Amino acid sequence: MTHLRIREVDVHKEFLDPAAQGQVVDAVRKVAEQAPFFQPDTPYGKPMSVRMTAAGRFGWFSDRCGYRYVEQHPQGMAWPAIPDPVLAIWDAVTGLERRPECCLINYYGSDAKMGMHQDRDEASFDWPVVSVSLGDDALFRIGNTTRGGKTESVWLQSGDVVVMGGAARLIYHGVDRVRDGSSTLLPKGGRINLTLRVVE
Ligand SMILES: O=C(O)CCC(=O)C(=O)O
Ligand SMILES: [Fe+2]
Repeated sequence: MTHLRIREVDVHKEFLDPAAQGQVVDAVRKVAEQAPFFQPDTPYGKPMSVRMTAAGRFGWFSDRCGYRYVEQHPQGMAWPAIPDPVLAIWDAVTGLERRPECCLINYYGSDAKMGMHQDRDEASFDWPVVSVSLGDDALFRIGNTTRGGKTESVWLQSGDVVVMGGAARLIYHGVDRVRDGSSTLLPKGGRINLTLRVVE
């Protein structure tokens, strides 16, 4: 396990060993059986390339009305609980008493990406956002706390955990691309990213 700090963003390389990664993937699969992946629309009306679901009291949702947290899956059910192995990652990496109320689950196929954005739909920015990468490698871009300017990129690999807190909490970030076939963790390929968020 090595640790990088890129513009106040903490990148814990190889935080999860392969066995732990498998345990989290099994837990994510159970969540997705209860709360199937869906493809949200951006507020501009274009579908996102990433497919999503969530666990916890809140899930993140987007459509023409904007971005927001919602207490129900688009099909009407409550989101499943955040799995214990996922909460254990939050505990280990943050050491906080407070726990996240949302685990957003993003699935990236080989053509998916995520544009530069801030995570700013939460009530408070005092809590970190913790991100867990599983499956194929992703080129993660880190910018500034305002849009534009110079950026730095890092390849995130399966088992890496990123923490955006403190001065990095409102930093712009995105995923430029996923390296198809770079991991064998997910039988059908692609990448899963979990982001843990304190919402209220
Ligand atoms: O997939 C990633 O590594 C980042 C995901 C992200 O930024 C988000 O869901 O807000
Ligand atoms: Fe984000």
